[in-house]
Amino acid sequence: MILRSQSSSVFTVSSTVIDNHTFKSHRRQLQLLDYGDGCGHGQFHVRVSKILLSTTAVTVGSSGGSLARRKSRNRFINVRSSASASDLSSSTQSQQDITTPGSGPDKNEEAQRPGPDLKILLKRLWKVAAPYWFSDDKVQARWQLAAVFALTLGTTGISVGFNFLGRDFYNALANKDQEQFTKQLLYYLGAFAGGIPVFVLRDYAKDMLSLRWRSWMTKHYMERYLKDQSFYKIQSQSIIDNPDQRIVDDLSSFTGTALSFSLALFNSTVDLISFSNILYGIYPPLFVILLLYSIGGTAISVFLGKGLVNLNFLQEKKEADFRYGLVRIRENAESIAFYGGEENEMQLILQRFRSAVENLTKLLIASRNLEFFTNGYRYLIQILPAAVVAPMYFSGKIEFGVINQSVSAFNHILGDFSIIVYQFQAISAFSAIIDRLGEFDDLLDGSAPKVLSNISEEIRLMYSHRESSPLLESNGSMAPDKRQKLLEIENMTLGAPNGATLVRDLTLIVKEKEHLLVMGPSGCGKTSLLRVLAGLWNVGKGKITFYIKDYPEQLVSPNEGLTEADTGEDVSKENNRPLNKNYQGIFFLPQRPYMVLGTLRQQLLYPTWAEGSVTSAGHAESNVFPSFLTGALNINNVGENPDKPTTDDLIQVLDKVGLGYLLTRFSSLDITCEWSSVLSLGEQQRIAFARLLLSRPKLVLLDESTSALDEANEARLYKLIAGAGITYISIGHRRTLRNHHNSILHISKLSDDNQRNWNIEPIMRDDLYELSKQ
Ligand SMILES: Nc1ncnc2c1ncn2[C@@H]1O[C@H](COP(=O)(O)OP(=O)(O)OP(=O)(O)O)[C@@H](O)[C@H]1O
Repeated sequence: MILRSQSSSVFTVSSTVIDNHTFKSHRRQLQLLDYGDGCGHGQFHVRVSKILLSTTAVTVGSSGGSLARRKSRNRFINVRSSASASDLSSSTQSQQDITTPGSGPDKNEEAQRPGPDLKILLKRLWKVAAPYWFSDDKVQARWQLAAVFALTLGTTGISVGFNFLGRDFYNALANKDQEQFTKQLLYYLGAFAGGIPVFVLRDYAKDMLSLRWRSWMTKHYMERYLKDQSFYKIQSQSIIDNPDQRIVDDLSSFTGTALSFSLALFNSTVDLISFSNILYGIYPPLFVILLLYSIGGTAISVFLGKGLVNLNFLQEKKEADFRYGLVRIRENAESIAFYGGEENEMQLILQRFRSAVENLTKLLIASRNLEFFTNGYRYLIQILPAAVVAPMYFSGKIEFGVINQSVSAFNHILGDFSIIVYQFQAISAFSAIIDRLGEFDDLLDGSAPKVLSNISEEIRLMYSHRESSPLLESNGSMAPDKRQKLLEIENMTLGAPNGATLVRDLTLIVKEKEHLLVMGPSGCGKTSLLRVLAGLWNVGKGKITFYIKDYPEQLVSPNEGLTEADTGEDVSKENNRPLNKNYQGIFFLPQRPYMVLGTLRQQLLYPTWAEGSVTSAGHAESNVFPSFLTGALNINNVGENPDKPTTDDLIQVLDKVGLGYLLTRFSSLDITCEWSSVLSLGEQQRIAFARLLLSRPKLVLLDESTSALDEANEARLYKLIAGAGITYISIGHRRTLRNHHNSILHISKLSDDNQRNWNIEPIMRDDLYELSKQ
């Protein structure tokens, strides 16, 4: 809030300042105090940080200087908070070693970005802000908002009261009326005691509402970000920069600033009505001059500051890029240390930091230019009310206290009319946030111009019930050719996102226990084949059908199209992966082992079951979280599977994959470590097989999942999954893999002759069928 003193004696409290929030949103609750004598002697700003800077008043200076420093501090805080937020970023970025979105060459970025359009900005503001107020939490939200507005109204009433108190106080002083003076002094003290709690409660209620709003929005954005692999598409196609920063920082700033700004507007309106009466009553022409002055000032400041929105947008991006660079050093510490790449890293990170500093420099220059005007605007007129009203005092028409009252009312009205001039920098920063969130929102809704998939023809991915039980031979064994179909690929031509064809016209069927090995030179498209099977890519044409019967019926929504046999629906159009794939009996093990942030138990349960999620009793009991934050995100129904493995199951599976010693080493399943650092790559690959054995899918697709293991361990793991009745399709280069598979799909580099570039060859080994039967 701003505590504004007009004259050394009259103490009034005015509207919440918008950029105050920017400080708070970074968890450094700074308070902006704005003292001024209101008589043309200049105003002074004193900033006090309640938390970070609790022991010292940081900046005391004239308004012009302090405004510039405020901006600079604001930016500085952004940079510092970037580093502190790295934990959050790291969880979203995981360990993927892929290009940073938006981290490409950013020369002339300013020129490339179209300037903000007010209509689009307002549309985006509504689109981003409105959903919460119509959500399940709307009743609570609207009540809290009403309370905040009521308290704000109270603060304006108190301000008006102070204005009259000030008048009487000065009249008593001028009249040398000691009795009246003492009385007014006591009134003053009483008014302080009664008024201050209202201001404190208003700020508290506002901050609590802002937190609630932010919590809801964070969940809302997270759900859409993690749904339908949007996070993957955004990252792999570099569609927008730094989604993590938008969720963490921008949402926090948005909710706080939107509330502060609405309150400031409301407060200004009420303030304007209250003080206009006072000033108009004293001298009407003064009011008219003030009105014209404010309109002119607003128009000039909009003209001078129009470049600031763009610069603020870029500043957000550049600081997030810088932070992401540091997160990547932490995530890839060992690789960098092995390479001895410190010097290169230093250069790369410094380049990002320089880019942020360069932009900030431009931002500061633009702010400085604007502030030349803003400060001139602010001070030029300070002397006017006293100068205009003084002759009336000299002629005895008004009392001395009225001069003071008119100065106070004048400053209030000036502040109210000049909200755009005074807050232009904060408004431009807010506009940049609206722009960034709106862009993100459009993308998650699929209404962005850069849609996540813009290919006219795509590979159709379908899920179907399995056919009825296969026929048994007379001896009770299954005839190989009568086995259940699990996967069918029909005339599929697979392309990379850049349009290059990788595999042409592939047709194959994988039946139960017919383990398929996919081989081919590096870069021919083996992993891409898995990507398309997982629904991550759909570039190309053709059809893929998974025949899976054993998913829990209750988890299948009629619209989610899993029952193609019944409905003939193609799920790929609406939802590539309607449910967690594990429930469909399909499991993918990626090339890079992935360790989640958490305990050993969580590693093993991932991704089929959740452990220690927000649904856990500890959190649910607490009243601190709004009810919408308790409860799983309900994206993949993780954690709802009733067959959750017990501790004994987990210990057994660790033993099976040869990791029993981890329990001795870490003493418990519930120990938390940076698992990707403390486990070897081979151990991480064995953890992945443990997950597989616990989930027991029908079909698993393995991408070089034993590449870091010795042959004995590789054989042991394949034997285990075959023994568990899991059919597998593996990608790999090693010859020993042939021992564990029935046939090989060879993919070769594509030639120009339009011929298919694959062939399937059976693996002739007498003991192979015996192995899969075990
Ligand atoms: N996101 C992407 N955008 C464009 N092209 C890509 C993308 N990802 C991979 N590619 C390209 O697609 C081709 C096939 O990649 P893929 O990962 O399938 O190869 P691979 O056969 O699995 O190779 P390896 O054996 O080396 O793992 C490569 O030329 C690769 O550069």
